[in-house]
Amino acid sequence: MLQLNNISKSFGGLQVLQGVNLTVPQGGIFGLIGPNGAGKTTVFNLVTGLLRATSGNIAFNDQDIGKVAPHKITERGIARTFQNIRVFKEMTLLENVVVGMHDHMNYGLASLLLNLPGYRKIESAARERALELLSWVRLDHKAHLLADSLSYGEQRKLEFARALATKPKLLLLDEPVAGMNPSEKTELMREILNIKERGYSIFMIEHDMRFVMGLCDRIAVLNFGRIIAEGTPGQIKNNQEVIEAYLGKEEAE
Ligand SMILES: Nc1ncnc2c1ncn2[C@@H]1O[C@H](COP(=O)(O)OP(=O)(O)OP(=O)(O)O)[C@@H](O)[C@H]1O
Repeated sequence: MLQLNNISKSFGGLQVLQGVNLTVPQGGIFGLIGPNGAGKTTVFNLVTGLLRATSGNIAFNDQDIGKVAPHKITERGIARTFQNIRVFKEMTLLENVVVGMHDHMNYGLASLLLNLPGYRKIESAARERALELLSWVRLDHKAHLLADSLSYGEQRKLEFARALATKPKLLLLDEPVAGMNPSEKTELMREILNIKERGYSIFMIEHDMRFVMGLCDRIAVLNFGRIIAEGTPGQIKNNQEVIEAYLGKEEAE
C-alpha cells in the first residue's frame, strides 16, 4: 500500500535517514520503532508531504506522492495524528470532527455563505457522519460537550475520529499512547484494533514495547536513520541487532 524506496533525508549536514526501504502492506497494523532521534517522525513527515526527501521515492497505491502537497496526500487517503494532541478545545467533539471533514465537502462558497438548502443538506450529512465516527470510538454520548472537558485518553480518541473524517485508507498514528496511563493504553489498544477491523490500514510509531508487540502485525526498526530489522513481533523481539540497539551492545551481551 505504502512504499518507501531508498529514501534519504538530510537537514543541512545532518543525515537523518539513509537508504530507507519500507513496505506497509494493506490491512493490518504496521509499527515503526527505534531509539529516540532514530528518524521515525521524519518518516511520517515525508509520507504526509510536510518534508521532501533528499533522494528516493514514496509510492502510495503505486502512485508517486514524493512531491505531492500535504492536503492532496490527505485527499488521496492518508491521515495522521500527532505526538502532541491537537484538538480544538473550545469546540464541541462534534464540531471537531466536522471540521476534519470540511475539505472533503463539496459545496460552493456561495451556497455556504447564503446557507442554501444544498449546503444545509451536506452539513447535516456531515454531522450525522461525525456522530457515527464518534460512536466508533465510544464518544458519541459526549458529542455536544467541549473537547476541553475530555480526559487525555479521550482526547486521543477524538483525534482518531477526526483523522477518520478525512476518509483515509491509511491512518498514521504518531506515538498514540504517549503519556497515557495503563488503563487508557488498554482502551486505546482496543480502539485501534476496532479501526483495523473496519478495514483501515494503520502505520504507527510507538515507544511502548508491550503495546507495539501486542498490537502490530509487522514491525520495522529504525536505528540512526537505517532500517535494521523488519518482521513479526516475535522475530523483532529475538533479533540480536535490535536488542543491541535498545540496550547497547555490552549490556545486551
Ligand atoms: N526540521 C528539522 N531540522 C533539523 N533537524 C531535524 C529536523 N527534524 C528532525 N531533525 C533531527 O533529525 C533527527 C531525527 O528526528 P526524528 O524526530 O525523526 O526522530 P524520532 O525517531 O521521531 O525521535 P523521537 O522518538 O525522539 O520522537 C534528530 O536528530 C532531529 O533533531
